[in-house]
Amino acid sequence: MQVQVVDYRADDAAQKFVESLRNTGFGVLTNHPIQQALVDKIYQDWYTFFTHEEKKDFAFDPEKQDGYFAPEISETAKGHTKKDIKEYYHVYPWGRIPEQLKTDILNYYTMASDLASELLDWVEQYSPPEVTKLYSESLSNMIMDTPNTLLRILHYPPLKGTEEPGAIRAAAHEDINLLTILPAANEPGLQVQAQDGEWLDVPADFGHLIVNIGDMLQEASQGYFPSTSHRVINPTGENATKSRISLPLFLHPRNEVVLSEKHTHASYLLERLKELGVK
Ligand SMILES: O=C(O)CCC(=O)C(=O)O
Ligand SMILES: [Fe+2]
Repeated sequence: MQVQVVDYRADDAAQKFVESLRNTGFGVLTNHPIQQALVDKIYQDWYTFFTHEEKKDFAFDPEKQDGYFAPEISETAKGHTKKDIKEYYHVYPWGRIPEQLKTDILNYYTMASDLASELLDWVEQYSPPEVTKLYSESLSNMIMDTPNTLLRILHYPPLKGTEEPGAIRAAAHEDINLLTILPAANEPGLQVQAQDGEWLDVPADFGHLIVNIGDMLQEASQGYFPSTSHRVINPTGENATKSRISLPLFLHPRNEVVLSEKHTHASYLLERLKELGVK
């Protein structure tokens, strides 16, 4: 198992990329259209936001799920008992966003959503016919004009040494949504689990864009595309004193989109959020 690093501009990019998603649940792109300068600016500006008390004015709305999730209430991954060591902010274009951060983050949201739509077309193009026929509509159509796609800005604070034993930055989990895209974070730590159980570092050099399959695409493809377990491990040595910022965009279909015989988007999401303890 090897997560492939694929040049977005290569002639065989779509095929190579989808092959990697199929084999590992992950694919990594270089030379993609998202500007690194914008990503860096977002990392810096949101880091500043997380260091200020103002964040508490944006405490998340349990109904709508937009806003700031403090470390005390942040997720406990499915099947785990310890909370992740992280805080985060959920951006939706219709939701609350600190005024000074609005322009860049919405700009990023649009650019990343557009790229994601193209990547869903790649996935569809290289799905075998018996899998394509399972899709209730084209994959990129499922996210067209959706209000549900979520941009999460994550801050993993420096470790203090007082963390609960066994707690890590992000415990092993699978993503709930269709597809996730995230630029390489400013610090390492992201790992994916291979079929033999081994944990492998996801290639995350400066400028890489990481893409992974979520449970909803696994559900819609009846398992052809695997939603693989991943985690963010704790830094050691000097790196323990550093914050880590990351920026996953979770692509979610419109509420009424049919994923499978059992589930629409809305019914699936509700089930999973209850398991996470945030609903
Ligand atoms: O921070 C990262 O690199 C990954 C975060 C993640 O997997 C998640 O929030 O679902
Ligand atoms: Fe994840």
